[in-house]
Amino acid sequence: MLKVALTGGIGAGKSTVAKQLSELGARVIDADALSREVVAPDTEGLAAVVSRFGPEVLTPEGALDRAKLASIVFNSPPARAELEAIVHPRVRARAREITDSLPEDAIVVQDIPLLAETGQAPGFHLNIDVEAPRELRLERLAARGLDRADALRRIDAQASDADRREVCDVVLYNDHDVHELERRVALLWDERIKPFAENLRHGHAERRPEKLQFVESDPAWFRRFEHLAARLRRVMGPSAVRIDHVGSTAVAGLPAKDVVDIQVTVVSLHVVDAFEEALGDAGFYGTVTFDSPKPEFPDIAQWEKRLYGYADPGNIAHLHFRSIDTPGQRFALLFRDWLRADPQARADYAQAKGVLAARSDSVTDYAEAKEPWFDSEGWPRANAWAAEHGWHAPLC
Ligand SMILES: CC(C)(COP(=O)(O)OP(=O)(O)OC[C@H]1O[C@@H](n2cnc3c(N)ncnc32)[C@H](O)[C@@H]1O)[C@@H](O)C(=O)NCCC(=O)NCCS
Ligand SMILES: Nc1ncnc2c1ncn2[C@@H]1O[C@H](COP(=O)(O)OP(=O)(O)OP(=O)(O)O)[C@@H](O)[C@H]1O
Repeated sequence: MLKVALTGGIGAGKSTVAKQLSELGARVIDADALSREVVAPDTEGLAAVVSRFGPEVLTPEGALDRAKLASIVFNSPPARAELEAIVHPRVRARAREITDSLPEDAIVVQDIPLLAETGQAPGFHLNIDVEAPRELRLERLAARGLDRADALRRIDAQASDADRREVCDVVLYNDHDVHELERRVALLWDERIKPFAENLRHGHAERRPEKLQFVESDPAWFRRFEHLAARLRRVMGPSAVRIDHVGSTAVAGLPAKDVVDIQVTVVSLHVVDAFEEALGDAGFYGTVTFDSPKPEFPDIAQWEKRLYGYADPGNIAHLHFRSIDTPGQRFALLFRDWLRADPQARADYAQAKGVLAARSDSVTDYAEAKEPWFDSEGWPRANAWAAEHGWHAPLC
């Protein structure tokens, strides 16, 4: 089951996107609707609200006077926090009940206005942020009958666009007309959401971009790493002793294959096997270890590791599970830190990759392109750097 979260500031267009996704086949769960359901008349949620805020927040008919309660909570952060403490756990419980009742092959989209504020992003396979300029949002809210002062209070009570972007994998800009939004939603559905759901259904992880090519350094790689690390931490907890961004995408300014490399240090590879099912539920699958030779270490036996990928076609990642303090585990960190610290190493590496990208995209060519990394005795030059900087390199 693919679990997608949809968020965005008030008036950005979440409900409009959710409706389009529903028409494309997604099963939508609307947190706003659930937040009304759990405080409906005669619910224990409403009783809890009345117990905290008093009967003056009820209408004569005994329902919640939402406008009255809004005037209290959007003028007092502590009061809002107390209301959220009543409503949010009940909304999440209902969302879990509904999700659990859906077929395993469903694509579930949860419309969660406060995704960033409530730290729920790592619990979803894909997080989408719907964004629109503040003034456009205010115009839309005004057209919907919300007065500007109230809309501004709510906007100020929410996370910023930057906060939402930080936790989301995709940003859907909704700053054109509805037809353009529909086009963008359909593209996202066809290009990413559906293939992602297919991969999950078949237990498949994307191994590499179609064409092996080196692209300019991209800041999105660091955010992609953070998102995957947060999902891994949620699955493995302290069993993932450390989770590091390694490889070329971890070195700012370096061209790299559009594949985020993550090293997950474990006490033993048996730990990985114990988490195999939970990792699969989160979209991480063991993939065959590349059939290509390990060009970096022609004379050194392949160090044991488990290689996993992630099922999201828009976030291709290689997860290298290695046991703590083994040569492979230490070298991945040393190589990254050497490239980060040594401008000449970066220049050599970029030049070699440029040559490779120009010449071919076969992995075997990679071996020659990595020549500059070996000293006369055939040892990776990172060792000399490590010795010079007091790094205990694993290969000495
Ligand atoms: C205060 C209440 C009664 C006002 O009801 P009203 O019908 O006016 O607004 P509604 O619930 O439809 O929310 C409309 C929009 O307001 C914004 N909003 C609602 N609650 C909050 C909040 N706690 N913090 C920031 N923004 C909020 C969201 O963008 C939401 O989409 C209601 O918003 C509420 O119960 N809020 C607390 C529960 C909550 O956090 N809900 C958000 C989804 S779980
Ligand atoms: N691209 C668009 N062009 C014109 N109107 C739009 C567009 N997108 C959304 N709207 C309108 O703007 C208003 C707000 O959109 P919507 O309800 O989807 O936002 P929302 O993020 O769900 O808001 P809330 O946080 O209040 O639930 C709605 O009336 C919607 O029809």
